[in-house]
Amino acid sequence: MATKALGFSVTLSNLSNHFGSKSLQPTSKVRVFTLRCSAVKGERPWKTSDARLILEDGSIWKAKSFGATGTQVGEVVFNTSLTGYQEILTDPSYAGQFVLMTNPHIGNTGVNFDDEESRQCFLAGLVIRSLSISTSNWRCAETLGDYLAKRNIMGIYDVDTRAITRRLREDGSLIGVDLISGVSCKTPHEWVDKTKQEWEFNSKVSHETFHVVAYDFGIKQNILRRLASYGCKITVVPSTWPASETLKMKPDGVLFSNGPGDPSAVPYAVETVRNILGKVPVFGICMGHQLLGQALGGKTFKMKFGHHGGNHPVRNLRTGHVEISAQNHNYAVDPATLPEGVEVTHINLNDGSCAGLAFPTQRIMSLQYHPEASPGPHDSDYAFREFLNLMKRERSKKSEPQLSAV
Ligand SMILES: NC(=O)CC[C@H](N)C(=O)O
Repeated sequence: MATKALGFSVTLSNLSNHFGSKSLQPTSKVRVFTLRCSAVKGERPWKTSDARLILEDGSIWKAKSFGATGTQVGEVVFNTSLTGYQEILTDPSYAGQFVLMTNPHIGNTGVNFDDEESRQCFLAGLVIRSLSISTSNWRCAETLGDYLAKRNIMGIYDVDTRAITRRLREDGSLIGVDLISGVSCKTPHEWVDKTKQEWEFNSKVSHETFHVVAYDFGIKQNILRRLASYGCKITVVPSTWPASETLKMKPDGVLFSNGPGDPSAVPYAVETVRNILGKVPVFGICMGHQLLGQALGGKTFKMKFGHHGGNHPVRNLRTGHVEISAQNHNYAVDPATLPEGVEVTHINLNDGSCAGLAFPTQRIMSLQYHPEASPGPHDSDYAFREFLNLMKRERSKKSEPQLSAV
């Protein structure tokens, strides 16, 4: 389907490339953006990289184009990370969104083939202030522009990103469709850790191996790397994998991953989580945390402009310590709607929102943010150790001699 807006052709066909046959329908709530690069033959050179970003409020922002060319529609979110643009580009939780980087200078380290967080770029596009005119890094394999062009992802630069960020802070939007099924893997598989030893900062700390089933709602590779580094053997399963099949595998624990979109748009995933809760130790990260919240009977809501960046302060209410965390979410769990016994373990210090939950009697823990970082600080890495301890306690409970009735 196509519609006309402000003289540019706004097409949704590019989005359906990402999400199979499901195309996103523009509604009054959807923020519409188009990126257009005129790559028309014979046009004057200084015109060939012209692009425009058009916001739902009617404002038009001048830009230049890099990466792929064309027209695209989606929601803009701003990300305050200073580094890690490649990991951000390959984070499946950005499916359907334009990421606007508030850090002005992007592209200076190019891209390499070790820092990918998933098999492809699922985001709608990249919006930046200044594109580095040169790349300089010993790991650089390609420029950012070439990388995006090959993956058919549009980028625009020379955009007044500060002004747009201010505007986005006053408003918000999002699309209520299932974005998970388009990014999840299609079949269960064993995770094979290809991380080079030089990047490991906590090598194989456990002498025991724990089997974790990881639900792939759009899982970031670094979640798997961090679990593996704590001694886990991991089976990754698709978002639609039945809870009964997971339980048949007799895992030591189940991880519910991050993922794109609105948790309320994926009731089948909430149902799966509900059928696993209380049966084995579980750990939810971001979307996984939101699905856990709903499965426990709680409600999630859309935040005004979400949290996206590598510098969000979070307080661990159990220890009193403050962590600087990596975040990427637009939705949050409303803790007031959760049943008795569920404990809020972490809060975001920027706005007091719920950043972590635990339900000790049910062996449940979850974080709204990203302990695996990538990009971001490693302050919250201890969460993986806590998950490991949950699984250890469960294993030792099982191996305790049962009192005989004799
Ligand atoms: N990173 C994530 O898992 C994001 C979760 C969810 N899609 C949100 O925007 O809140």
